[in-house]
Amino acid sequence: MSVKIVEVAPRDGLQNISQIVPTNTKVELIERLAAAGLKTIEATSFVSPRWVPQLADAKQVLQRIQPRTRSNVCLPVLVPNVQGLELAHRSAVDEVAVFVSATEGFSKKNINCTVDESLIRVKKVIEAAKPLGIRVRGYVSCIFCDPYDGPTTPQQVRKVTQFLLDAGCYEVSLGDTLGVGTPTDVQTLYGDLLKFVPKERLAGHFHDTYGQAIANVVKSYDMGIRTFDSSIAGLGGCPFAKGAKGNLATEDLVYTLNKMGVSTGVNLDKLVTTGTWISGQLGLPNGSRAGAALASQTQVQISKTPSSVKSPPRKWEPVESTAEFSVQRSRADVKITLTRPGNGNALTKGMLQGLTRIVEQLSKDSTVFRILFSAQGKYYCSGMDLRTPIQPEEQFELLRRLFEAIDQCPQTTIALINGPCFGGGVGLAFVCDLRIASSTAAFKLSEVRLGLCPAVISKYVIREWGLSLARAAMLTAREVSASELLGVQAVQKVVDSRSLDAAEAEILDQLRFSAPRVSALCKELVNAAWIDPGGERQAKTIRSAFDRMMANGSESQIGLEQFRKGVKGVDWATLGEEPVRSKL
Ligand SMILES: CC(C)(COP(=O)([O-])OP(=O)([O-])OC[C@H]1O[C@@H](n2cnc3c(N)ncnc32)[C@H](O)[C@@H]1OP(=O)([O-])[O-])[C@@H](O)C(=O)NCCC(=O)NCCSC(=O)C[C@@](C)(O)CC(=O)[O-]
Repeated sequence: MSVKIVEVAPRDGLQNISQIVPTNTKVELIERLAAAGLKTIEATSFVSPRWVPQLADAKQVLQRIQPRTRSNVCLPVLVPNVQGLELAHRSAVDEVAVFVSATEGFSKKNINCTVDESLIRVKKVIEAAKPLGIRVRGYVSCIFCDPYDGPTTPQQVRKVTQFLLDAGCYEVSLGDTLGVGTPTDVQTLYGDLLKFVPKERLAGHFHDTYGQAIANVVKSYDMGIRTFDSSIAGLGGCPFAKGAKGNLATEDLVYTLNKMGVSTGVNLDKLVTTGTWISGQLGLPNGSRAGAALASQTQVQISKTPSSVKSPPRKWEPVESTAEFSVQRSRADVKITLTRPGNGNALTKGMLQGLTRIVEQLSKDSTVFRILFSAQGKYYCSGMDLRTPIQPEEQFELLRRLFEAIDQCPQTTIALINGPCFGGGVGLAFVCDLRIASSTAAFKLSEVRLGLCPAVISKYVIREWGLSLARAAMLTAREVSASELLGVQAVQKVVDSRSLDAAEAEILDQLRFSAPRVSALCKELVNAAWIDPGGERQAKTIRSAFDRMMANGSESQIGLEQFRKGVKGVDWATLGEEPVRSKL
């Protein structure tokens, strides 16, 4: 007794969430799913990026999948038309999926044509695929109900299913797009279809909106169906039932089939780890009941006394390096270092552009929890490069964009201030969330002496220093010491210059126990309190932060559960990795 599972998360799952997932995360997801034993993984789709921007990197995803995975696993892609098929062929794809709706309303809204027109379009794809040796799988949506037309009849489903099979699809997957069907509906539909279509050529694609997906699988299995589509962590969803559960979760499917004694070839432990990992990457609740329950039994790396536990020495891996700055990464932390010490690390146009690009990229990377800004040499940063002037309008825009990018990024940002800062360099230190300063650090808003004023950076300097100190420092251009700012908590720690590396390791050790997503919420709360104290925006931000922190599957569930077990700290960067037992 065995069942074939078609994993659809990398395509169906990721196209239905609003965020754009980094290509490497998509590739890692596919590799992890393959390592868990899934043999068919719908990898992506060649649809217009205007329709589905989430999957615009289809070619790159396929390119980056390991050759071994490509030869061992079937990686179909979805194509809407012959153009998509050609792109898929150029990426050496050997199976594609085409889709039609059983119903008119959904067909018109979803693909802007009637059912009959969609069948003609799909037939062209199937015919074009044949000489290329590409197998074609068909999807039929709205098998039980259409969001516009209401209930679907078995005859409507039979018509399109038979058409797809006659045209050359080797299998048709029947999709309950709204997730409204029950085992009784399955009985009626399959009861009709199986009179005309061999059971081996049908697959079930159930959504879990009303919690019926597993029941429908079991019913279909009893009626002879042996192929089911599912999505890790239940990723994806029904766009017509906001907030409802989406695809049937692969973990739930495998859990049920295991208990029925039906083999799937899938390792449930690895699947659960992958589900936890991808939910964490996307910042979404884990949509698998079985996955969430099994994950909570897994020991995460916990320390009984977190603050006293040092992580092993950090290894910073190079990511990017220019003549003016470098970027390194160590696990969930990224460090950007200014490398222009000969010029006091003065900010050039290239630096402003480069740093903005990197921070904007990192902002979208949910695997990065902290961003550090450090510098080489005697000075931290001597502000705008005064030797190579930039046109005022361009300078304003470049400065504004960099500072906004740093200010708005969800990660915790830390300035490691090795020495004196001037003008824009002061801004670079104080736009960050936290500051560790060497005792040689000092801060001079020198602009007024040059006939300038600290316009762009004033927003951040005033916020962190307070009005009176900022006004005095701007008007006099006097040097403000690190210890003075320590006094107003605008600097968190001042250390001997030789101890800056140790202080960096210490703060990163401390922050690894701060949950990353709620850290981002903390930043939103502080920002709202600053922008609109007591106002509507602050009230809305508080409400929204509260809801997000309490949402099902949020970090609070893990944190509170561990607390109740008597554990005092979760190392959030290790969640989703292979479990590591604490030595304490
Ligand atoms: C930094 C010290 C104290 C070092 O003083 P020092 O240790 O005596 O060394 P130095 O003065 O010989 O400087 C070493 C090298 O760094 C260069 N250098 C150093 N800083 C810069 C700079 N910003 N732009 C271009 N070059 C700079 C300097 O020109 C020299 O180059 P070299 O002569 O060896 O080829 C001194 O050079 C100095 O006072 N520099 C000016 C610092 C300053 O006033 N910065 C404010 C810039 S305005 C700004 O940032 C505007 C902004 C962003 O706030 C506007 C806004 O917010 O809207």
